[in-house]
Amino acid sequence: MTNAVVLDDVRKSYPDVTAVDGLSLTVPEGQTLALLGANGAGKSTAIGMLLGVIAPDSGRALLYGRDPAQAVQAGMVGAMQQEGGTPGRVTVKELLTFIRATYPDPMPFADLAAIAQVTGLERKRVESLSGGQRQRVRFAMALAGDPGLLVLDEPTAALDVRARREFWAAMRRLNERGKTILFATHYLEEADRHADRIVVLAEGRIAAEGTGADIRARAELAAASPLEDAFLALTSKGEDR
Ligand SMILES: Nc1ncnc2c1ncn2[C@@H]1O[C@H](COP(=O)(O)OP(=O)(O)OP(=O)(O)O)[C@@H](O)[C@H]1O
Repeated sequence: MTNAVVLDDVRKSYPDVTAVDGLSLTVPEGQTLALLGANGAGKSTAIGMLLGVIAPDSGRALLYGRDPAQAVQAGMVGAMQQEGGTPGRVTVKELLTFIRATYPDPMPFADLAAIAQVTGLERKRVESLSGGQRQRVRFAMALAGDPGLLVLDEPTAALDVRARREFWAAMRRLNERGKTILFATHYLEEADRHADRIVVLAEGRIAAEGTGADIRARAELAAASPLEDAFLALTSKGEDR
């Protein structure tokens, strides 16, 4: 089976901090992987490296066996980064039509609008949308090329309860169509319910990985305990551990 993502001992330091400290991670095609970690744990930096946006100091990232920038350019990867902007004055329809046209085999517009929940917003200018609506447009931008791999940094952060539920239903359908999904979240129950595998980062390294049950066991907690308890135990610093 092909691996959609390989991170091989990647490291990235900034003057004040080592953001990612020797991270190795392989995501096989078709898997849904959740990346958890406290603020500053290195999730966005790891995602930036796997998308080819941040150059690692050492180690390497491969997407489908290729250089990440090449895989992104070929439309194999759709990404939604945390601070991704959206152009303001165009309508949703104009924006998504333009983005679809840049890919060799884009997702049909109606499918895209339905999956990303932007149906009914097509004629609105992007600048007039609410934060959650804009987030759905950003999700549609990530999906436009019908990529095999979706990389989503906190995809549900601004979504209301209904939009969040519909987002996960859409992700399930995409996963059933064989897509590989890697998402970072602070909502632990989302990871527990929707990911095949969870990776917990702490200080740029993997603190635990596996299913929700594996993570609880690693923290020596009962199977019925909240994942949040395991998360806090595994990511607490120094004397707490
Ligand atoms: N461009 C940068 N310059 C300097 N330091 C940075 C830069 N980007 C990230 N860092 C630092 O690297 C560490 C990891 O940051 P990163 O954004 O990867 O964490 P995160 O897990 O995504 O956090 P959050 O949950 O808050 O989004 C933090 O200490 C952060 O301050």
